Amino acid sequence: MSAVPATRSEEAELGSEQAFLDLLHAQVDARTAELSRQLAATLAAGGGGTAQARLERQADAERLAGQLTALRAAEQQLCFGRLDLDDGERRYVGRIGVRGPRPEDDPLLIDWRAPAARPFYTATPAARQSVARRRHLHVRERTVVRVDDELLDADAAGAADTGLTGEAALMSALRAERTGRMRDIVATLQAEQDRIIRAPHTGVLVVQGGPGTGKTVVALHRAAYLLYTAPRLNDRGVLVVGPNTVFRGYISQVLPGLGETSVLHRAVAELYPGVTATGAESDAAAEVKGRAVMAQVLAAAVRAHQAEAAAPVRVRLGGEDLTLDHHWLRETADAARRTLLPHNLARPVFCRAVIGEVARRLARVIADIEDRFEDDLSDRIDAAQLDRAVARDLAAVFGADAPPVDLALQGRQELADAQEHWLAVLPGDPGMRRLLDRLWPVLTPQSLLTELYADPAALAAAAPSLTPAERALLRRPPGGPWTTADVPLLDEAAELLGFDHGAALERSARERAEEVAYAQGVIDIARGSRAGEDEDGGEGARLTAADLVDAERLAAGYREADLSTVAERAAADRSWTFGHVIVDEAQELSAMAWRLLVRRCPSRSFTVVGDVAQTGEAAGSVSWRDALAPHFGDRWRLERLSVNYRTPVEIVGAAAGVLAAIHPEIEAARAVRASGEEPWRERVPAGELAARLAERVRQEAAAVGAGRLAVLVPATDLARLADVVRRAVPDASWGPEADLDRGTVVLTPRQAKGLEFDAVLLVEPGSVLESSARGLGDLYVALTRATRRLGVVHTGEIPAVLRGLAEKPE
Ligand SMILES: Nc1ncnc2c1ncn2[C@@H]1O[C@H](COP(=O)(O)OP(=O)(O)OP(=O)(O)O)[C@@H](O)[C@H]1O
Repeated sequence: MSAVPATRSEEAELGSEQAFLDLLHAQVDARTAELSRQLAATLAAGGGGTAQARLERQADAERLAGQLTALRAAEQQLCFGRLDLDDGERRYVGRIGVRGPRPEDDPLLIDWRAPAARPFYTATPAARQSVARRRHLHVRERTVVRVDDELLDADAAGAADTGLTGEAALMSALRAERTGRMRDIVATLQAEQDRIIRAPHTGVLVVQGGPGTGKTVVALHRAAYLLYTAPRLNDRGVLVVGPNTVFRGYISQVLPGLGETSVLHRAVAELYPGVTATGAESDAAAEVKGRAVMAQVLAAAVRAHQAEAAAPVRVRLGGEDLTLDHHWLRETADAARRTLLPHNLARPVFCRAVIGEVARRLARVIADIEDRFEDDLSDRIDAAQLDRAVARDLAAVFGADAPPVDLALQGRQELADAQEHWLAVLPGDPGMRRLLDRLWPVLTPQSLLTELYADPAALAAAAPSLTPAERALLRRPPGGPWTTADVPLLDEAAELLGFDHGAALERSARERAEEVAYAQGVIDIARGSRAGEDEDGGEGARLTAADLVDAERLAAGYREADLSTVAERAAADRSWTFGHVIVDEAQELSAMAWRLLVRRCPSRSFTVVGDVAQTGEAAGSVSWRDALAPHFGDRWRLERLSVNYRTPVEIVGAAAGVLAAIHPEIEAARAVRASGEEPWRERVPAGELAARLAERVRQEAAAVGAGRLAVLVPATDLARLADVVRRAVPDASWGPEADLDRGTVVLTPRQAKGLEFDAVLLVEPGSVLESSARGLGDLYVALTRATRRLGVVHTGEIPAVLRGLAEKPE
């Protein structure tokens, strides 16, 4: 491939591309105005008409709001590429498809996901796919500022092939300063990435790749591609799971930027609606909680609440002392379990059986009393004489049809009536309720886990396969915050227990609050749409949702036309099942977390991305086969990414020793560029660490300018070192909710997982290494976060794996 001098003057090229871009924006603006008018009219129609009409309006409003969102998202970099084909055809590629002014016109702009756009990413001099020229348009706001051309001609075929598509545009994207937020890469996707993005959505696709190979960004573009090509996925949505909330914030703008709203981003800690896990715990405890055996432990813990009486149960009901046989209770519990219903839903089955038994017993008691009474009477009255008297009376009334005198039958009827009476009364009887709550209590996932963690005897009974030391790791007094490793256990428990009323109530409260907020959002969309309309705008341009209806009226319309996105609906609903799930940093997931995710997508349509060399969590895995086999068998496909776009060769070299120590057989991804800046290490006396670190932080912060600096420190020293950094750079942010918009952040290597910065200062690598069994993985993550500069500050001996790092020059 060769960079070409423009055939016409560059100015003329820019001029003609500008004219085309203006035409595109005019089309998009007109469409936006039209859609907002339609949306306003639909919502203004309110909730009247038949149920069918309301449903149709709801579907219309949802569709229009979605289209408006996509149009607004395409505002930046609407068009970024052009293909000139051998036959003279010219194809423009952009973020969305744009039609010509008349229906019969060819499309003006092709959506990057359409098959016709594919050669833009995959044509090479060796396999041109009829492409003569590929052009990248660099656009700022609505202005074309530069074009980069590649000719895929015979000369180019002979030149050294870098294997990169649109190299100039790619390098300029990679050199750009980091902003603290991941950006989309539609303009510079590479062929190996494109292949993964366009892979069919069914089944499990695993993408293994070293740091910076674009796994995350590719997975997100794949979500956008799947939603475009399989629109029915929009109904169920796509779940994107990442390792922590900082990471979620880091990637959260990519898909909305691509116009996709049917995507829910969640950290593992947030996957159980209604709970945000903020608690910390040891790696060892998290590892035990993540083991697959915990599913059996929880099942046993639930079972322990199902009439597991070891002795007969005595109870006073209906004024009587009753004894319920424990064998009978167990059999009754077995029968309730045989329904295969979860605990809370099987409870009524059990309760009905117990109430029935108690009612029978109480009725029997009455019958017994009556029997005794009759026996008593019979001592004093002649029964035969009584029968004859009754028969005479009956014959006087019924004549020949008189029923026989049958006192036994009369007794059975009384028994049935008494039983009926008790069946009606007992369910409301406080004593009965107490008994049932004792024998088969209603449980919430939270109550089950809290009790299990707090009660050593219950834990020992439920988890006989764990050692006493492992069980001790799970011990916790009630009341503390939930941890990330608790989340899959809460979810498993919810599955065993059945419908979770708490979450449902919370959901409806949240939804009510969101209605007004959403309606306001619709108005904002409509208002925003006016920004691009022509100055002299006609009737259509002036008529928007905001003009027609106010927020409250829209809220009423919204209540009718549920416009919440699929993602919002899915977020509050544990039982929601997604059309596709993307798991990032998947090597960190425990077996229990995998179980949770499979429940969220029973069709097992997954994209799993990660790097088994970066595993930090003790519960994580170092082999895809081991991690996936229990959930997917061997029904998964592996793809690899081999080019490192983030870290320059210098930093790849610095991390090579660590990678070799983790996985000698894994080859480091090939870096596409050099930064010209050598990574360094500096040993400082322990007493001078604070002063020297502050000095280095100031220097690096100055070196990155408007870019981003991360100071990565051992978890054990986070607070103290964050303090040191904040003395040097007062607005530096730190902690689990660190604000990536700030120029400097202080994080642990685990918190930095998946993120990237212009420069990284790693402090005390020895402690990072020692503080966990997976310390090498943490160290590797820390070393591979920087796009330009890396420095290591340490007080003790440098770990052997880092000896190759050069000493900082004076
Ligand atoms: N084709 C591309 N064009 C432009 N930038 C790219 C391209 N591919 C990857 N990048 C950039 O490279 C960086 C690394 O990508 P990403 O974070 O997805 O890598 P990763 O493989 O997930 O890394 P890690 O395993 O370290 O989390 C990002 O800034 C991303 O935008």
